[in-house]
Amino acid sequence: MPILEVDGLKKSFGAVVAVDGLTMDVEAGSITGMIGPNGAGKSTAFNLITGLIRPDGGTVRFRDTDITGLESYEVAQRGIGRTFQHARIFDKMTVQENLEVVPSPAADTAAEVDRLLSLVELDEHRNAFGEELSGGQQVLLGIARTLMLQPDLIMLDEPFAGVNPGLVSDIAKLLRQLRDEEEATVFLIDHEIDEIAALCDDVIVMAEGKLLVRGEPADVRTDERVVESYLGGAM
Ligand SMILES: Nc1ncnc2c1ncn2[C@@H]1O[C@H](COP(=O)(O)OP(=O)(O)OP(=O)(O)O)[C@@H](O)[C@H]1O
Repeated sequence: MPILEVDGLKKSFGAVVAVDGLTMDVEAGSITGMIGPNGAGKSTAFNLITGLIRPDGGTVRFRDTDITGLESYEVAQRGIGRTFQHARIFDKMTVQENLEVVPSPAADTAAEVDRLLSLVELDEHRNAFGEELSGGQQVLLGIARTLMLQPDLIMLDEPFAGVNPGLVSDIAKLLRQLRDEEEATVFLIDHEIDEIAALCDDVIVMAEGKLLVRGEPADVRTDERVVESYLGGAM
């Protein structure tokens, strides 16, 4: 059953058509990856789904409810959390404070902070300032901040970008835990087809603002149209 359904989504910036009739869905309980060449419209699609920008056309449905054009805080309240390409954390606050300032619906906020610090394995760093963390640890903190909102769908924009290989596997492990133990659905943008193939149940390939190919990683990797995009060196 899809948790997220996008139909005919469109967005132009002046003469640039960034998203050009995107139709796709994300299966509940999956880890779904979105890949595509630079400028394919991936981040714009994320921004449209999460209410950062308004579409020119098309619809977004979340858990069978139309959420097209809602403000981003309303989208978050409905249960969609997201992270950004550059982790949005407070440099001058401690790791713990970074979580405490998120308006969480959890009944016991302090307990939820402890639980999430342990989940992302940052409990030892709880008193460190945001700016003292490595890039990968900042990504984990950004994910934990999003999890404070208790989303059913978590959308991550390039969570592995600039992260060292050790932490890449920690982040991948965390995303699997969210799917397997917290019944969350994970939808992420990535550039690395190998990374995405190892992690995802479903892969959506975007090109020129549209869905090019969608399927299981093994099928997508060998799809001629995808191979062509890669040989083009664009991804
Ligand atoms: N705010 C904006 N103003 C003008 N043009 C924009 C804006 N945002 C995106 N674009 C353009 O829309 C197109 C799609 O960009 P987008 O960032 O969504 O692609 P992407 O697939 O996420 O690329 P990347 O992998 O490089 O992040 C690009 O041509 C980009 O320059």
